[in-house]
Amino acid sequence: QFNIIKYEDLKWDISLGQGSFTRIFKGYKTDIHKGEKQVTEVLLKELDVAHKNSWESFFEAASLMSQISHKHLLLVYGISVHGVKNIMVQEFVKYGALDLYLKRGRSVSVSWKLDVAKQLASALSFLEEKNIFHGNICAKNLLLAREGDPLQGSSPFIKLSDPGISVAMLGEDVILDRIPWVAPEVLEDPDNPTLECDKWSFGATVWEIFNNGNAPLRGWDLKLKRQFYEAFQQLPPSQWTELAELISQCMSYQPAFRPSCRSIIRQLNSLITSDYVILHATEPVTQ
Ligand SMILES: N#Cc1ccc(Nc2nc(N)cc(-n3cnc(CCO)c3)n2)cc1
Repeated sequence: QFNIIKYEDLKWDISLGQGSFTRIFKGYKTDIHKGEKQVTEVLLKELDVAHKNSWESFFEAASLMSQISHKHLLLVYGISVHGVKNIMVQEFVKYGALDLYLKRGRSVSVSWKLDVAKQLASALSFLEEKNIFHGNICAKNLLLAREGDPLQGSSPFIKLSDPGISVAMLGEDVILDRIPWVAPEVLEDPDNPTLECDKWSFGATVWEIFNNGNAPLRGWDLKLKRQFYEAFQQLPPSQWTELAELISQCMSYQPAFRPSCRSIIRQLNSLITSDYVILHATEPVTQ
């Protein structure tokens, strides 16, 4: 279900940090195209050797992304296995993870943030149509392909990354640490996630985008995080009531109460046209 890339055709460049249980590098892959050598810039995602027995789940995530194609879904070129090394070869997305981009203090406008939220909602709607569960929607897994420039009025462009190893494979502590992105019902039954779980994560991700990439419940330990769900708590609401309303609808503890993707997109569209956007063209960056 995806192509195997020869290890010899890959070249590693600088390390770019790590995801969960993976290390990422900038790299290059060489193809022979019509007798011509063609070098493509790629992102090499290596599964930690300690988790090599999760390789099926790691590649399962890759194959999910390569079976369907959508403008806001990351392109996965294929996989490569070399000894104990399991490598996913992805398109290199120019500006990297959105959470880091926002934390770097780029002051972006409210309409920039809404545009990104809408693109994520359309990716989610596409996955819903295909009845595909993602399972790891968060700002860290949104990759920025185009910055967008307010002066030229060009808008940002994001791509949703692969979900990585499924939480069910990773055990309770990892699930707890993913509070508040992981839906509460996943804690009860991690083996049967539903599409509604992705809507909860969408709510938490929109909260991140409007909080300049700062993680919600940052620094909370696993005990406190578990209590957050046990007490049916909600994230601190935005002072923009309509936005806070959308986020809390998505983060309903009752999965059935979460809005459909169509409703999410409709609500985002009405937020985009509201006068709040004009009044708050560029929020002062509050770190
Ligand atoms: N400075 C810088 C810089 C860093 C990275 C990229 N590009 C890129 N392309 C991808 N396909 C995936 C990622 N990526 C980033 N963090 C994760 C882990 C969480 O998913 C994945 N980054 C571009 C610029």
